[in-house]
Amino acid sequence: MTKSLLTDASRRLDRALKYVTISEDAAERLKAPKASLKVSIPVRMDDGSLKVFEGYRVHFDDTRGPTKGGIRFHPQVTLDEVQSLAFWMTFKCAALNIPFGGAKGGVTLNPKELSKAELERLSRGYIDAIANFIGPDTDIPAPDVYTNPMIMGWMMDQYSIIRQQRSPAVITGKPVALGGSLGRSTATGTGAFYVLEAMMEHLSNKRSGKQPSSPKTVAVQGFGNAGAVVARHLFDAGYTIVAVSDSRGGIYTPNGLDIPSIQKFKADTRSVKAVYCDGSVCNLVEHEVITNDTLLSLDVDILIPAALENQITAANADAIQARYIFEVANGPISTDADDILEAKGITVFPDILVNAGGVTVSYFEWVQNRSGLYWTLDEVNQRLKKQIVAAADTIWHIAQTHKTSVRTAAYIHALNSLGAAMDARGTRADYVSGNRE
Ligand SMILES: NC(=O)C1=CN([C@@H]2O[C@H](COP(=O)(O)OP(=O)(O)OC[C@H]3O[C@@H](n4cnc5c(N)ncnc54)[C@H](OP(=O)(O)O)[C@@H]3O)[C@@H](O)[C@H]2O)C=CC1
Ligand SMILES: O=C(O)CCC(=O)C(=O)O
Repeated sequence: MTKSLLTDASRRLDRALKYVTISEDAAERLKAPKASLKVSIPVRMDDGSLKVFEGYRVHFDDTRGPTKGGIRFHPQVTLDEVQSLAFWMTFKCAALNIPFGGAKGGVTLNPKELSKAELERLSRGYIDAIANFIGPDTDIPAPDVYTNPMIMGWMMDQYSIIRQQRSPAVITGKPVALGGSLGRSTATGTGAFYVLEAMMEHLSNKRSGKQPSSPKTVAVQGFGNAGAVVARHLFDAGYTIVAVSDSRGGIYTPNGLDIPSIQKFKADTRSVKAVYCDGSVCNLVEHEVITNDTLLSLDVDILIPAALENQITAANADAIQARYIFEVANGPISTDADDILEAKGITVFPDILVNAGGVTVSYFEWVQNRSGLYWTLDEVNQRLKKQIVAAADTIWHIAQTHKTSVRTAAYIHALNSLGAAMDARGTRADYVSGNRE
């Protein structure tokens, strides 16, 4: 039987609980989602037929504020996956000191098989189904895998129609023309780059003169909103990106790929695998076509999984050769694999810190929508850098003080904040529904 993703995710919590003094009641409440909604979404297809899609929205915990988290459109979406993603959002917002709880949503489908009109009907139908479960003060969705600003725009519009009131703050990651924040579309990759640079500085301060110089070679799995942007930042900063991939496989060259050309090629052809490339249009250097499995096990300094969960498990962890892994995807490494990687001396920088740039700028978007004052791109990026580097520094110091993995340190940091909020509100353990005096 395959292990539940949420059960595995909770093991990270158990490890961190040993280092914090939060009440048993508070810890118990963090083991299961507060509410899970499952909906059916009927959609009229272009050929006149009706298809019913399954969707979910999960609120994991709202102690620290309204719940927050993206919406995923993907064929592998399940309730267990959405609950795990909502669990991670709870700890991510706490680790970044963002005044939100954790949520996530998803619809089980392959959006690449729908026309634009079908996708719009599906997106509006999903909002019809979850409208009473979301709101600017209760639960605020955003984009995730295979959703984008256009879809967020349709969703915001549908919610505003239902409420008969313009409601930009109900959803973030909107097009800028509809109140979206400058910098949100690149925030996840940009935030990951800020964390990586901060951690490289900590590592180099720790290194003695005899140890190898700064890491330079990088492999990136997933070339979407998150992966392509972090690859581009690293390329611009002088790192050698030896491999990238998408759902159809990857490309590799020890000399380093030209990331701007690949971004262009990917936009034109939807693939990073350039089978044909006219030199005047696209300057790809000679490369080898590789599988995603091969990419993960390349001998590189830095590996960046930026696609889906469970890419590195007990089945392939032994084959991983990277020195450092930065989790831009949510949940790309299982807990068993964590232990194998640690024993091999590989340092993992966890998702709830590394990919938190997205939700940080989503928070900024919500603040801008509510205040009606809009910030420049520079202001957004400066605030993002300040907030995410502060979290990275704190987490690094916790890891050094307690001699834990960076992941456990991130959970300790988040738990301190969650525990304080829960204790301040009261755990409500003695209140049982229907049992009022
Ligand atoms: N968007 C955001 O703001 C945030 C995203 N994240 C996380 O980052 C990860 C990526 O999300 P995002 O970039 O937004 O999503 P996108 O939809 O923009 O891109 C996903 C990328 O992953 C690739 N991919 C899909 N399946 C596989 C696979 N089996 N093997 C290799 N590559 C695959 C896709 O390939 P193809 O292009 O061929 O379809 C695409 O390049 C997710 O884990 C997400 O939860 C985390 C925080 C915020
Ligand atoms: O931007 C947001 O609100 C959420 C982003 C997200 O889904 C994530 O961080 O995994």
